[in-house]
Amino acid sequence: MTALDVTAAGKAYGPVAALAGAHLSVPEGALVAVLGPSGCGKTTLLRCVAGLERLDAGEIRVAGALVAGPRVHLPAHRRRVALVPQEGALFPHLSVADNVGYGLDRAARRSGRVDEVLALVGLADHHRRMPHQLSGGQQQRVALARALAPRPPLILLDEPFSALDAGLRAELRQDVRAALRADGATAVLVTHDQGEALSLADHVVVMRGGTVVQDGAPADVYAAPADPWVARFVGDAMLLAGTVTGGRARTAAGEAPVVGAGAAGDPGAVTVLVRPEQLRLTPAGDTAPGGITGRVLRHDFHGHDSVTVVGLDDGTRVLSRRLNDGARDEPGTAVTLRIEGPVRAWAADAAR
Ligand SMILES: Nc1ncnc2c1ncn2[C@@H]1O[C@H](COP(=O)(O)OP(=O)(O)OP(=O)(O)O)[C@@H](O)[C@H]1O
Repeated sequence: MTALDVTAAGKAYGPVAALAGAHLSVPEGALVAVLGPSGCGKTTLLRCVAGLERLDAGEIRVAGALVAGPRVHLPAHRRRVALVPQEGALFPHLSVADNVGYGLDRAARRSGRVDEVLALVGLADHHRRMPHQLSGGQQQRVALARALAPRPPLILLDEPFSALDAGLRAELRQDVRAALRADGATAVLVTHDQGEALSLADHVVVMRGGTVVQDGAPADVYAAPADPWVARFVGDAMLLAGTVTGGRARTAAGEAPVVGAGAAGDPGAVTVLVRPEQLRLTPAGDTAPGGITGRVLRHDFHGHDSVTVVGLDDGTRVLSRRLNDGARDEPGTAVTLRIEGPVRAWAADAAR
């Protein structure tokens, strides 16, 4: 069964179409990330699912039950959907245990469920604390425990890590994922952070302009983006002008086999996607066939990896990413580059 089905959802605020026919399907037990730039309608979608906004068109089903549709608008408290907001979800005058047990009936409170979910989020010893005695990360853990406690068919997470600093965010992400998994929960996470979406979710749903433009496993969305816009939004992307003949793309940075729609297309002008980790650099003078020469413009050290910016003879700038091996590519050094593995391509006039 699906935990959530959103069909052709529409919602306008005056002249602004925040949702313009959005579709979304979330299988039971999945963690789905809704990813998109600011203003694409993510929060509106979440608020419509939660019952905080009324749909203008389309319908929403939670665990098969119609909660929003033509002439149907179930109030939020009758939807069996839990919402974890960005911050400030806890009742300040209630202890951690009372916050978590708030929505539970007496039998459930006595069953040990509060202890169980607090243990799941790593706060087994914090029952008696008050919210102001907790760090921001701990408060978000309690908010998640409270959402999990009544075992709702669906949990919505609205950028739940955005108020935290980077180190804490990374740790909390993985703990939240583990807690959701351990409890068999189904969740939809809204984020504009592509790293967060790719590392956390089973499915990534990419939104643009109030609609869903792609839905798939993180690796598939990254490797086979629906269009150049998605390619750029999900990861670093070089979009190079090229031509395709015989299933191979030729670009200023070298040539490579083409996969996907572009592979079967007529010969002609294309836009080619090359990810920086696909561009291999070797020292200048490498005479193996297919090498393109360039000159190092910059070397950016990122700790676990580094990115070298290379200028080609025709003025094109390309990026090459590799794991750090301690070596530095000094600016001005001549290098040979090659594209490794297949690339995606779109007809140049269709590329955005
Ligand atoms: N209450 C409102 N009144 C008027 N316009 C609104 C309202 N809420 C959202 N909008 C508009 O609807 C569009 C979608 O907004 P929404 O908040 O859903 O986007 P978002 O993808 O969640 O963005 P962000 O990541 O910045 O939160 C935007 O153009 C926004 O300005």
